[in-house]
Amino acid sequence: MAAPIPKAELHLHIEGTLEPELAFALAEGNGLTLPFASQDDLRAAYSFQDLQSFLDLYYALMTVLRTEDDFADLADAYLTRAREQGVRHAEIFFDPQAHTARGVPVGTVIRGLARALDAAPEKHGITTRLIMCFLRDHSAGSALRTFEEARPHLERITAIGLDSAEVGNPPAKFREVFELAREAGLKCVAHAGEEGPPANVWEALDVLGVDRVDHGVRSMEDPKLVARLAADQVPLTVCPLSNLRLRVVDRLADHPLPAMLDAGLMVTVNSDDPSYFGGYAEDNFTAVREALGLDEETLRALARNSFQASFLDETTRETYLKEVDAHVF
Ligand code: HPA
Ligand SMILES: [Zn+2]
Repeated sequence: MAAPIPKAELHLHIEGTLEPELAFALAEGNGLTLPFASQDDLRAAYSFQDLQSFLDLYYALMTVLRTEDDFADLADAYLTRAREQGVRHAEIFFDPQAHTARGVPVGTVIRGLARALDAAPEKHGITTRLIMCFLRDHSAGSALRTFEEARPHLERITAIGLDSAEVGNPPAKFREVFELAREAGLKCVAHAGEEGPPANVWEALDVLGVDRVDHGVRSMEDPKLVARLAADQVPLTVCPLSNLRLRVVDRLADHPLPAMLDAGLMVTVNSDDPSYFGGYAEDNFTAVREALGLDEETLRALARNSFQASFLDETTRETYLKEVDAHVF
């Protein structure tokens, strides 16, 4: 098999990389019992109706993450798989409130993740950034308190994000914490237009001032929004296998990715929660190539976009872009 094309992963929830094998090992190490008899039993629960049915399992399973070592092990396991899939740079989301709500301090989470990420250039040949996400189905006050708890660790954080249940929790609810983050010199991203309407994408752009939109696929329902996203070349971190598993699309062949590319949008392809959605970065590239008939130059353009849309410094970005251009399929 040819080597996978070099790429950046820009939409990846580290808690969504928790594979059943590691979940059971961490449960045992922490003296916890999972409500599943076996790894196969757990995998059988990976059949989702929508975003919420996935989130219920996602939050339940991540309770096995307790110690700094657990977070380091989780990130190291992801980086090992990512490298096999051609990932050269990963901008990694984590959900601090999902851990602090269980009594795990934010410092434990960040120190554990940072330990694995610091070793990644040498150990895995991958550069990384960390993106701290707020849970939009929690209050704006909770996001503000979490931001203040994380303040001593902000040198480890590149950006803030917004995730969890989109419908009923529009971006504007979080205006204040996004203002604080920008004042602190952080970049801003937000999930919008996954299950929620195009109005959420407008709000993410105009109220939160995001640098990228995560998902954004429902933007295609609003021609004015498409024109805006194209004119400003706002990056969209699209996650095809996630969209399939969470029933944002019925079949991969119906995915709007080709229409998004035709509209001149700055689209990237990512894996979201690969343990749950059936594929890591290259698996998503392969799935769209097969289902949508994308040719090699389109795949190369998607790989180029992933570095263009990243928060990398210019020198490193150029180095990676040369690797993409030199790739032989
Ligand atoms: O796909 C997602 N959407 C919203 N929140 C999430 N948290 C993890 N994955 C997701
Ligand atoms: Zn996501």
